[in-house]
Amino acid sequence: MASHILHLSNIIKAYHDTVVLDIPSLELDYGVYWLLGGNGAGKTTSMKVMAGLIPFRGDILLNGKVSCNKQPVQYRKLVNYAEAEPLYPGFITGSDLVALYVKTKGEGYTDIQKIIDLLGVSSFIHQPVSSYSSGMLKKVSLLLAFTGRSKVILLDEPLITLDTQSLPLLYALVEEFHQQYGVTFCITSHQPVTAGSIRLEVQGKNIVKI
Ligand SMILES: Nc1ncnc2c1ncn2[C@@H]1O[C@H](COP(=O)(O)OP(=O)(O)OP(=O)(O)O)[C@@H](O)[C@H]1O
Repeated sequence: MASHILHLSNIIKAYHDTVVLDIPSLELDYGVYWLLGGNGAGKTTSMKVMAGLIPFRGDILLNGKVSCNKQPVQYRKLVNYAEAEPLYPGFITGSDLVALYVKTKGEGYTDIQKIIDLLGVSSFIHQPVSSYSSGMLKKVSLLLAFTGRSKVILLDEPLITLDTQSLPLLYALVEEFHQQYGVTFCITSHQPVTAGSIRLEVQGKNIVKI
């Protein structure tokens, strides 16, 4: 039987003494998932846990073999994450960030310049990020999530701050990476999502398929 792309087991995430996530088991197979939930429900925390960026109890297995807790470097190379509200040192440029990610993540599925052009980032990528608007910053962080050859891309609130022209471009990129390169996506949103997508919801402290 094929392994799940992500299998979360016995996840407990607490901030100080307050448990915010308690996920006994969640299996994500190849797909494009939308994670829904109200303010403070735990979407960002779930994304950071799935990205292997914050400590938690339990474990996540990628493709049935790469453990988030036991092989964190290998795991993080295969799971990319774009933050809801990205923060970078102000003096660094978008090009510096792309160079760093390309060096760290290795060869991508597609030429990164194509994605830079598609998202309309070329005109400001050489400027320091302190000069970016929040939408420009968002585009750069989304661009970085498409570097390397990850199996999973997690996008936290990609729709906020993006202009309306950019939304179909992002959807097309998600579709291309999913269909052509076999990438599984988990995307958080407060907005109603497109028909046919797989929906997850934070209910209580658990994540369930709805
Ligand atoms: N660093 C932190 N320290 C303490 N508590 C935190 C921290 N980050 C998040 N929380 C708490 O964890 C809970 C879940 O927060 P989280 O940011 O994951 O929610 P969210 O669903 O992404 O919310 P929103 O839709 O408003 O962005 C909230 O009660 C929040 O107060």
